[in-house]
Amino acid sequence: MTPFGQRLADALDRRGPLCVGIDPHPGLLTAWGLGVDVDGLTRFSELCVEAFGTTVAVVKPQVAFFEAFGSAGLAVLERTIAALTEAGALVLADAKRGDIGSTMDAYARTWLSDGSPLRSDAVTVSPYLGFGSLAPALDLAAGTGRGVFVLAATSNPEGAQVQTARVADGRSVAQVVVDEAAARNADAVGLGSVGVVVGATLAEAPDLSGLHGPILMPGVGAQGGTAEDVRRLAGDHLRAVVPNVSRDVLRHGPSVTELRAAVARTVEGFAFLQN
Ligand SMILES: O=c1ccn([C@@H]2O[C@H](COP(=O)(O)O)[C@@H](O)[C@H]2O)c(=O)[nH]1
Repeated sequence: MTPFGQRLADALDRRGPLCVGIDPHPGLLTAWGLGVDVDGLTRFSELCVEAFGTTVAVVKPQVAFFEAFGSAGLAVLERTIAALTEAGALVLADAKRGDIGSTMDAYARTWLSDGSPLRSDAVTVSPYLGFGSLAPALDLAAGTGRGVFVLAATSNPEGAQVQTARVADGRSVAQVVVDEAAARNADAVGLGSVGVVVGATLAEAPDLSGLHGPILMPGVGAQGGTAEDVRRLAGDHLRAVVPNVSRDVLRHGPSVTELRAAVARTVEGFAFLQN
């Protein structure tokens, strides 16, 4: 398969620079006139597929909201991933997995192997058991043409306690994560397949100049981040940035027309990323 980084660059060019989240919060299910149950989850997901599948470059199901419904919720997630893929969107499973290497291997197979029912184009991972513990996911992604987004500097205020701490050579923990991801992209042609997560809510981003990979920026809209924040944090790396918006688009549902209009307005607001 063509490497994820190249497929992502192509999708952003064709569909615009946006990742839309599928985050079926109980409050959103209710606001959409749906039950907070598996039927509601199913309908919510179907409407999202219809609204985003053929229009948005990257769709990011938040795995937690599906897991909350147990095995039936995971079955909905499987169908949602397959339908988004069929519609032509890249699927980023926001699972934030991270564990010792031998367990990481199982997480990697779940999200990144060709035969898995939950296979996605990319998955989010947490490096806080040590970046090296992510090797099974990074290796499998490289082998199957898939991608990995590593949490570096997250959008929540609590993240700074860990991520701005300094290591012995003076770099922040977030910077170490970015630099380790960069090393994984060293041989990439064009955009690499190992991305990082940098919150749009931050005052300052780590140095992204050596990354050569995608930068997912969640935190736009409901968490207070703006398009101007994305521009400021992206610096010279506009073409590598993929802003994520979830609730600020989803609040326009359940109308597919309204959801698509919200996407179009949001993409318009990020037009500067394509220049
Ligand atoms: O640093 C991070 C990493 C991931 N997220 C996820 O992105 C979406 C944001 O949702 P909004 O409704 O647009 O706030 C959500 O799934 C988070 O788990 C993040 O916000 N920050």
